Amino acid sequence: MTWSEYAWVAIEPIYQSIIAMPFITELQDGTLPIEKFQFYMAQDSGYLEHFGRALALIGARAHDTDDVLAFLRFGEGAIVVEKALHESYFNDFGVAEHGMLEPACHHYVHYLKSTAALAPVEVAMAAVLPCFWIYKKVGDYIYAHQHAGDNPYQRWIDTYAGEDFAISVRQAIAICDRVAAATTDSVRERMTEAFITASRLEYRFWDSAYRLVRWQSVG
Ligand SMILES: Cc1ncc(CO)c(N)n1
Ligand SMILES: Cc1ncsc1CCO
Repeated sequence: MTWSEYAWVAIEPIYQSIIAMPFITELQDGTLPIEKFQFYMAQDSGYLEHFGRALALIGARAHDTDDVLAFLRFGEGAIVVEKALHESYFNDFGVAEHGMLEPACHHYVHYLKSTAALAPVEVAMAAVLPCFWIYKKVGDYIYAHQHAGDNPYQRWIDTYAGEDFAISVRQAIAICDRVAAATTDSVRERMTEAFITASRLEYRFWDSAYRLVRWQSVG
């Protein structure tokens, strides 16, 4: 069994919970209330910017120059998607600016950035893998199960169910498997832990958007 096969088994229950979430089922049938999508979109714009920076940092720390290139490209891809959000979705869905990072997004991006900066680079690669792989699986799942007809969220679905994204996802999985095979048992275990943690944070990101969870005002 490759590391990625093993790691996916570990998060399968989290993935099953994700595809059963109201955010996902309502996105799929087009009934997700617009305010929840706007909240998600604004947070995801902030997420993608930090995620892009984390990917570039992992690229800078990768041992193999092919992996440096791959992660720099992933980082570029994330920032390009962020800009596309700004130029189209923000207009289409009436989002003004991304505003501040709310708790779930804040927690997730800072987990990714600190892991990218300070953990062994293999662990950092594993921490960002759910961002690729879960989105691909969710995009494909929605694409396969959606009903015919107009869905206001179709373009979102197409982004993650598309072949361009699939190529990046396969590449990220292959890199993780190669570095996992070359490292120690203890680093490999930390890779799996990071993969599970990030998967939980993916769940939280959608759940918090559905519930519109913001910082509580204090004082
Ligand atoms: C929270 C989150 N995770 C992963 C992706 C896919 O890049 C995204 N756009 N947003
Ligand atoms: C994972 C990911 N999400 C949006 S862009 C990107 C990197 C692939 O280009």
